[in-house]
Amino acid sequence: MAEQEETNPWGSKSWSYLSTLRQQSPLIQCITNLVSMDLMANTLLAAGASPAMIHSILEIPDFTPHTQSVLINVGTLTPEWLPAMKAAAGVANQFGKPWVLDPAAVGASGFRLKACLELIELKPTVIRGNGSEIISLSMASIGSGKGADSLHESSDALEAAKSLAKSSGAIVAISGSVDFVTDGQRVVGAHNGLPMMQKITASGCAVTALIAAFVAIDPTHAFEATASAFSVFGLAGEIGMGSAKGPASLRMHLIDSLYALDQETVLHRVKITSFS
Ligand SMILES: Nc1ncnc2c1ncn2[C@@H]1O[C@H](COP(=O)(O)OP(=O)(O)O)[C@@H](O)[C@H]1O
Ligand SMILES: Cc1ncsc1CCOP(=O)(O)O
Ligand SMILES: [Mg+2]
Repeated sequence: MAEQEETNPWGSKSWSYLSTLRQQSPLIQCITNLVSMDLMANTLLAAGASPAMIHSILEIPDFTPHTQSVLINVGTLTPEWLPAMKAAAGVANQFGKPWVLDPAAVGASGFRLKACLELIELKPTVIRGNGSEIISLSMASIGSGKGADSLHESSDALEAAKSLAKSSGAIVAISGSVDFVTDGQRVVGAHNGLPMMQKITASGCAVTALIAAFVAIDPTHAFEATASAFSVFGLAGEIGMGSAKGPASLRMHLIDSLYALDQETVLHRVKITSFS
């Protein structure tokens, strides 16, 4: 697959998403796993969004209509949570709000796979997983990952992602050394980030939430919003690593760097290329 370098229109696009996010501070409802809640909420706050970890089915009719987007992550799924996830996706659809699915550890069990396939029937705007998760979803089969971690490179999942995008109508995003985004036809890769980010639990969950926030800014351009969110998060990691000693301090410095990202840095250091 040939890679085409672009002179960086993505830098200004990414800055536009981030600066608008800071101005508008959209409300993002997160129905997410128990591991990720803290990092996810702090990532969204540092980026400028307003997170709310509200997941009771009793609250969805009142609350979800007031959100700008919804994030659904199945990382610690139980049968009790699934109806709330489906209800929130349904309300988001009813009110014309985007919603984003993170199929965390989808290959772990038939229960989780079936739940994710049912959620995909409810038309997520974006699906973001690691390589193994996207392969599991696309093949509708379990066993391809290692719990929440990937056994695949993101590039291994590219054809699976295209196929999933075509069958679901969602933008499909694969995280990894290169973060790929596809609508089934177009493919771009975001190159920012560093391997140490895999050593922070819920970093994948956090970037999916950032995608939900960027998509809230411009729901009609979910492809561009997704690629931009990947790059901005990766760039915050790169800058944070300059002050970090390991995963724990990287977690802290990544959040600080996301909060402090300025226009010049985003314009010059975002690296997104087209693959065709
Ligand atoms: N090898 C790598 N090089 C650079 N960045 C990476 C690498 N692996 C993962 N990342 C980044 O780490 C974050 C989490 O991705 P990943 O570990 O693939 O998700 P998950 O936690 O869902 O498995 C993403 O922002 C991704 O870009
Ligand atoms: C460790 C773990 N177990 C179930 S969900 C979860 C968090 C995984 O988060 P991420 O996939 O973003 O690292
Ligand atoms: Mg991870």
